[in-house]
Amino acid sequence: MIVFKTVYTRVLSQVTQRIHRQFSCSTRIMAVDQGKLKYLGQVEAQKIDEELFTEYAFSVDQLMELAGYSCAVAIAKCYPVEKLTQGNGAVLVCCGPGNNGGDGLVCARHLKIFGYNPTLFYPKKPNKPLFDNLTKQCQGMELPFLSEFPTDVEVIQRSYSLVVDALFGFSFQPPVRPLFAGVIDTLKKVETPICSVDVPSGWNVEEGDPSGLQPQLLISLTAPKRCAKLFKGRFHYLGGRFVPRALEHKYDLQLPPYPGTDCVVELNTGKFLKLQFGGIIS
Ligand SMILES: NC(=O)C1=CN([C@@H]2O[C@H](COP(=O)(O)OP(=O)(O)OC[C@H]3O[C@@H](n4cnc5c(N)ncnc54)[C@H](O)[C@@H]3O)[C@@H](O)[C@H]2O)[C@H](O)CC1
Ligand SMILES: [K+]
Repeated sequence: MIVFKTVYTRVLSQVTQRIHRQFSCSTRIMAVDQGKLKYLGQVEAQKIDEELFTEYAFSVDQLMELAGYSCAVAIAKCYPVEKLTQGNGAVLVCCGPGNNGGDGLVCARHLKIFGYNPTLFYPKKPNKPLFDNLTKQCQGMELPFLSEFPTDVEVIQRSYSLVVDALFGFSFQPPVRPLFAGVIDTLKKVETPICSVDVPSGWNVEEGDPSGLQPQLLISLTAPKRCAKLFKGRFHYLGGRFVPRALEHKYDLQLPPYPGTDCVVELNTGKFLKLQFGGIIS
């Protein structure tokens, strides 16, 4: 029995490595088991964020660029532009009033560079140079901004292949206030796949929201938040590959290894591939 198990494991391992070599871009094979990962509470996520700025001297612009870039890369892996049918790769990017919204602006800019056709909805820009600049960069790259959110679900479904949800991240405190409540209610009804940045907007960061938005792709940044345990979509990616080792150890984040030079890693939702070699396939 032991011999059989060893041979079986070895053969399976060789097959996996072979598939991996042949399809080095295959994200499914690169998925890692989420079992050991730490899921952050709201305060802990904010503390880590704060420490990156104070102890490690990063600027918000730097981390936002990396965060937004990783979101665009994860989107491109899951929804290659040539496969999108609506509006020539049209993507509606909805940005909120905080840094999650900033990630959305960066993501939109990179999606444009990757050949997508993003349109922004950004109704509440903070009066700070960072957000002024991000907005100007998008305008300079001819990304249109909607003055009003389309309330007609059909219009969204017909016009866009994807929706990026960058409304609220780890600082959100439910319930959603009026300006954004209508937007989230509409997004709950659309069938267009939704890609949520860091946290599905409107969800309690720790407890989620079973009747809330149900994204198809979630890109957790730095480390997944506790609500990500309740994510039921197709793709879960981790991005924001900027955490120093010491900080990772201090908070016992147990981050998975990122493949090669990639800025994102797919986390195994357990629904598609259940191969376990000490938890990690890389
Ligand atoms: N270390 C990292 O992982 C980094 C992550 N980044 C991204 O930043 C967000 C967190 O940003 P923060 O500005 O702290 O908060 P939010 O964007 O989540 O939202 C704050 C914003 O929302 C308003 N607000 C809060 N609750 C409500 C409500 N119920 N109704 C309406 N409005 C609400 C609040 O007033 C603020 O204006 C993180 O998730 C990542 O996406 C960084 O980009 C880089 C580092
Ligand atoms: K979000």
